[in-house]
Amino acid sequence: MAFWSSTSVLTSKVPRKILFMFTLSLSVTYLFYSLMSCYNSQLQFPLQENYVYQARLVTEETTFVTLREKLYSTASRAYFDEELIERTVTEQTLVFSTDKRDAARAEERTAGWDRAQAATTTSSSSSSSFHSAADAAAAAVEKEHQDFSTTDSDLSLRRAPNCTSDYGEKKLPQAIIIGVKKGGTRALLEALRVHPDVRAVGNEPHFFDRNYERGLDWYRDLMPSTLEGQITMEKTPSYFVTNSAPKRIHSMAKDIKLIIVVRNPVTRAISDYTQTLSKKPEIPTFEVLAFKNRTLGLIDASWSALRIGIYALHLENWMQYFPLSQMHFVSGERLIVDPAGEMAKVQDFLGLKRIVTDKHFYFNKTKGFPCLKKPEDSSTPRCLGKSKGRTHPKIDPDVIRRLHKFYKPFNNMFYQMTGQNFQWEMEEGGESPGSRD
Ligand SMILES: Nc1ncnc2c1ncn2[C@@H]1O[C@H](COP(=O)(O)OS(=O)(=O)O)[C@@H](OP(=O)(O)O)[C@H]1O
Repeated sequence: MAFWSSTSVLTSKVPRKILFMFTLSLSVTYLFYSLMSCYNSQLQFPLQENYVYQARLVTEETTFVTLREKLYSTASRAYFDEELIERTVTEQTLVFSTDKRDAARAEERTAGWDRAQAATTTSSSSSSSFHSAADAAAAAVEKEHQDFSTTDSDLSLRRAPNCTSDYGEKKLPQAIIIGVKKGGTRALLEALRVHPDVRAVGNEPHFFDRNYERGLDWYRDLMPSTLEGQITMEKTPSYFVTNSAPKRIHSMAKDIKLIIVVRNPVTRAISDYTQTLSKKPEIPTFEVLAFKNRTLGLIDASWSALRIGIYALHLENWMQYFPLSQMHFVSGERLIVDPAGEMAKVQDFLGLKRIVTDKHFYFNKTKGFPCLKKPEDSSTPRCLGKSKGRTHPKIDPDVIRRLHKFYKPFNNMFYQMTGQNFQWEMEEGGESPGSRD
């Protein structure tokens, strides 16, 4: 009996002890995590303020490049690396003067440039609904061509991981590079990504043309996280020629800023064809595809490579939803000869401080294009990939002349609409300014 009573005392005491130990360990764990989270939040908020302060006010003489910024740029790289080249990020604590700090932060972000691969796009194959007087001309030669365009890395199939969810918030874009295909959109986006106040998705989301039914939450989730004061961006050049895109984008954000990189439509068409040819060498020659009837001189404007270049018609569609003040046109030609000059205008349009300047570019003779300067600690070149700046096939000069003639009225219309003269007219001798063809 005594044995049983002592046993029951023991058993009632042991669970209590265990209970006590358990409670104690829980309390200690809780206390530990509370302290940690308190430490983290104290760490985060001052850094966030510091970031905004650094990026916008920039009055302090000397400051540390913050841990948050380093984390941020690491995350940004990791996001981009999902589709591109793996790269090791060396973390360093640096002390800079104010001016150097911005430049260094910007340089740190140049990592994306050399990793920007063939972001090939598919032009929208949706049949164009040509408005106005040009309707008749284009419709007269309307014919459904086989679309030889290749696809961009498709986000509907492959999603990049969210590497920055803890820092900032995913937002719908406030600015989009909507076109034009082969205009120089990748070069522009990568140069913009150098800016500390720009965060952009590396792939082309194709939300407003191919993935619209997936919904805005899907779209938002593709975006990198941003902090207050940072702009979320994406580029999908096929939007410019997608009839439904203006309405859809307008219904998402009426005040969105739209950037369009335009290039001589003849050169653009040849560039487009060159891209297709690289994937499908068996396609007919450019000269064959360009005409409905070459003897009669009837241009085939339904061929997507040519149709995309009728900028005035596509712009008319956008102008039904957006005022010109919300659009900015970048000259694809000037982006090559004076990238810093074009970047200054783009940064002004986006309301950004002019941080990306001529200090960030150099002309790479081998590539034949401007490239982003590399930071001192890296030996990686910072030029766009092989699919950007390809050698174009030689096109019959007579065909080029006829195409210039075909585009002339549309170009003039486009100059009038935008209030900008892009000087795509052919000069004596068959050369067009800024054109490589
Ligand atoms: N810095 C730099 N480096 C390389 N290439 C440059 C650069 N700036 C502009 N370009 C021109 O960009 C053209 C490709 O345009 P996109 O990037 O808009 O093409 S795509 O629509 O995303 O496929 C590409 O066209 P191609 O020359 O026909 O390859 C280039 O002429």
